[in-house]
Amino acid sequence: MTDTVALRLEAVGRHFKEGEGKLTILDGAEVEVHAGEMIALVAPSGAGKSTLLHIAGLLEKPDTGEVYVGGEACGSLGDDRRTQMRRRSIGFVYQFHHLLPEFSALENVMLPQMILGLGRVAAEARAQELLDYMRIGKRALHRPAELSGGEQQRVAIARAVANSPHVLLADEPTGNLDPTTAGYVFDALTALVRQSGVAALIATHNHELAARMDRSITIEQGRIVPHQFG
Ligand SMILES: Nc1ncnc2c1ncn2[C@@H]1O[C@H](COP(=O)(O)OP(=O)(O)OP(=O)(O)O)[C@@H](O)[C@H]1O
Repeated sequence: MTDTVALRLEAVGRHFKEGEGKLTILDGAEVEVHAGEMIALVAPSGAGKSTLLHIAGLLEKPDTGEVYVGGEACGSLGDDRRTQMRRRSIGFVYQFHHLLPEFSALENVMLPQMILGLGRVAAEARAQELLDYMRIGKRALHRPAELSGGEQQRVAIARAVANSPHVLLADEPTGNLDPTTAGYVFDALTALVRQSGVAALIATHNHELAARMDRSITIEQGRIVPHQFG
């Protein structure tokens, strides 16, 4: 971990309409994730984990507050610049892999790089390197349906970091896996975060995995507070 703050949410507020009134999900939420750091986001269902990750990932705008990615304030960015920033600087992993079924594992990891303009040969070399690192290099030419759940998720993680993002956001990345497989996938994810220096914010209900991260946070009355286990 370094002192570089890769992701910062400052005084973030998010409200939704609820009948005549409003439902406050985030209210002055503050988060800082440093390069190479892993933070667990642990909170009950409906507390606002996905909302927080969507805002951090520039998929949704907060009603108030600011999001900084790699030190850059994102609130006033136009749509094109925002999309570019998301593609270049943010990687996402979801509970379900969301790999493109008609492409091989290798192609799935190549695509985000080629969208940013990298040539096929360089994208393929990088994709193979990442799949090797995730210990799935030998399955590179298989399509997602030919891979196990743990393998699919390792490909999804490789894809998420293919463009060397500042920030990795994961929403229940092991939620669909049995405990042993979840442990293996989490080990691979941890190694990749440490090696790449990406800043990782990981929503999980798995307290065992959360306890292995650098720290755990939760959402209480719209604010971010340290999560106490037990
Ligand atoms: N677009 C929306 N419009 C209205 N309400 C919303 C919207 N998005 C989320 N909510 C509400 O905000 C609350 C937080 O939702 P969110 O999906 O962030 O929770 P979560 O902590 O990720 O839950 P889970 O663990 O079940 O996925 C929920 O009550 C949800 O119904």
